[in-house]
Amino acid sequence: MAPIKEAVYATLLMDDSYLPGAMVLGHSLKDKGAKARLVVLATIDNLSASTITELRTVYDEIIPVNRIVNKHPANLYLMDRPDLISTFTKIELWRQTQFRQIVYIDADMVAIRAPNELLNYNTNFAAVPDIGWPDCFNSGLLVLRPNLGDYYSLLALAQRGISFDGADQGLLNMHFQDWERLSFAYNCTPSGSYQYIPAYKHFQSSISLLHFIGREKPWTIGRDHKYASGVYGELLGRWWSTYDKHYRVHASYQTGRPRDTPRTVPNYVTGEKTTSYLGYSFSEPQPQHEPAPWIDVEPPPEAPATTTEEAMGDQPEPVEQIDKQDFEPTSTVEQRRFTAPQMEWDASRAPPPMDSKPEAQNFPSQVYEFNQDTSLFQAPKYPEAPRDMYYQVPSKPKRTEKPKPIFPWEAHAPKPTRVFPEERPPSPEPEIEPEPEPEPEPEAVAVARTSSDASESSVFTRESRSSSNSASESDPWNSYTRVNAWDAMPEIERYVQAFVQSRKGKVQVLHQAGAHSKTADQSLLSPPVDAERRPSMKITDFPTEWERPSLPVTPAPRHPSFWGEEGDEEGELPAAEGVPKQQDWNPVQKLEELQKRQTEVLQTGPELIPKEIPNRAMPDSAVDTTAVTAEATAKALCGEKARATDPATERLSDSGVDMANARSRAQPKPILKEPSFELGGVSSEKDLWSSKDVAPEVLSANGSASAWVKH
Ligand SMILES: O=c1ccn([C@@H]2O[C@H](COP(=O)(O)OP(=O)(O)O[C@H]3O[C@H](CO)[C@@H](O)[C@H](O)[C@H]3O)[C@@H](O)[C@H]2O)c(=O)[nH]1
Ligand SMILES: [Mn+2]
Repeated sequence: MAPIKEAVYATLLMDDSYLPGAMVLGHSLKDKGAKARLVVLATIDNLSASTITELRTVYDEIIPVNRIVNKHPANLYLMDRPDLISTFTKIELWRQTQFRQIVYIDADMVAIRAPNELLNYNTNFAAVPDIGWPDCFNSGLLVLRPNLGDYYSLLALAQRGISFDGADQGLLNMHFQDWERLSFAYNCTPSGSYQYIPAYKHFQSSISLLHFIGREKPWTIGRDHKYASGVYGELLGRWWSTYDKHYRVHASYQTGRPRDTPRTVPNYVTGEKTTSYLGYSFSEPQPQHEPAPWIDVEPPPEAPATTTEEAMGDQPEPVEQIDKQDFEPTSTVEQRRFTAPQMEWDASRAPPPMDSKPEAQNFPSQVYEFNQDTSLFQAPKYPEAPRDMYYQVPSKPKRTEKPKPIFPWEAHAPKPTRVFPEERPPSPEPEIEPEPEPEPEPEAVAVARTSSDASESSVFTRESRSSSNSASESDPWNSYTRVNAWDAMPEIERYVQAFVQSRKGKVQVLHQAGAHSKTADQSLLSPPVDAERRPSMKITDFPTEWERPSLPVTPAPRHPSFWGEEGDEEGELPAAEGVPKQQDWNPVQKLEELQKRQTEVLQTGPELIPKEIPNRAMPDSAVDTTAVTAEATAKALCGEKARATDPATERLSDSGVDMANARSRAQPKPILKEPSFELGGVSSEKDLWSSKDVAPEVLSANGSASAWVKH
């Protein structure tokens, strides 16, 4: 009993340019679970050794066949396929009688699923209708039973060139007129102009094999083609997904192939080229028809051998040699291997493969569980505070030593008599409020000032009042003596007077000592020319209201904004012409002189005619207009009385100022630049301005008047 012959899948390869198609087909069949061996009829005389080596990686058997060339190729040019001049070689299938059945598949086809049912399909010959003429079958997929009868019949037709298309399909259709029709799904032949898209949508899930008929093949048009969208582009993506799975960058690593396996397939794919680095193969985009300079894409010289095995053994491997010599450095340490993510399919061209795994399947997941501990939370023990973190507060050193004496009188200083009373004892009786003190009368002040005893009270402690008021004696505020211990020491007094004397003349104030002292005035700190004024060093012995300065006899500092000038804010005012220096000025003498002359003026009567102030511009030169303005003010305010002062003022200008001349140059300035030194008509003006008739703003507008009139 003869052994049962096997059924196989078979394809045809007649030159290297179809190698990518043959490899993608073989991989797709195996990837989809082909249940038969893969064989390839190869015209090895026309194939490179690398191609044959490549074929062996996926095909189980390489069957060398003789090329059968159509010697009457005229019809080939009818369909513009002179490249198919050798497709008569396909009739070699019927000579492979070692196989029970052959499922032949063109090298430009890709399996979506493996048509294993066709391996045992009981038929003499079966095929799929051709899309161009469906009464004919397409010779891309054939189910046949090899037999020498058909073989020689077909060979005879071939030798005579009998084919309506000049190729195998025309020949076979002429021989197998009673062919068994198979489903279009076994040999789906789309094209760029495919129009029956609804049918494709409906039947696409049943497609077993795609057939890229025509001159253009997936590997010749490359990845960047014009069919990016549409059904044809979608089906092209199926081919590319298989190709990428096995031949794109690092694909060799994932398929577990040896590192030194020559990868020649991308060399025949448009836009791809192969380089090798560190033993890995890379598929990189490459300009069309421009192979890498170091890779000889031309097939090597034909081997004389007639068998496949011999040919493979002797063929040189140019690509592999270049890889090893030029691109594989010697590594001293083990290199970390990088594995690029595997691309199952080209998402920009096709949907994911039907058997692809879900996305995010490999996403890491972490599951957290609730804490099952039922005990109460115990806070961790708080660390104790450090114990040695303190320091001794330094005690304030007590000063027991008496400071060394500085002044000579400290050696024999008397014991202090001041008493600092303790807390005030609570009084059962309500305190009698002291009467509000009346304004100090001149007499009282005079009495106070006449006291030369330092132990006596000052102007603020009125002995007459305190003695009559018994309630105030118990009041420590009233009984408190505002006297210093050194007040009675003549050495201190002399000491102070020594430097007070030196300041004499710099500070002078007018002193009007009340009604009985109109004729003589004195400085507060001047020597005691007046017996009523004692030189006191008591700090509590403040000057009385009468003693306070009321009229400065030295020029007041000029206020910058007053003049609106710049650059002259500091320094003394320029000395006025005709004004005597302060050192030469004796106010007492001048006042006495004024007193005398005023009496003369008043005696002359109001017969004098008032003179008008000429309204003329005054030159910038410092001219003392005080007298003039004072005169004008006096006229305006006092009428006849003031007019009477006019000649007297003129006569009083003993400083050399010609009053008439100054008046003629005078300008009616409302504000004077300096206080007046010419105190014409002091008594009369003082009396007048004290009256209620004078408006205060008028007075304040006149510097002379406001400067010395205080009350
Ligand atoms: O240079 C070549 C040319 C062809 N083939 C093989 O021959 C087959 C047929 O050529 P192909 O380019 O596939 O032809 P198609 O474009 O498919 O043209 C149609 O016309 C051809 C000639 O009649 C038939 O063989 C095809 O089955 C049919 O589909 C290929 O698949 C290969 O297996 C080669 O190996 N090398
Ligand atoms: Mn084909």
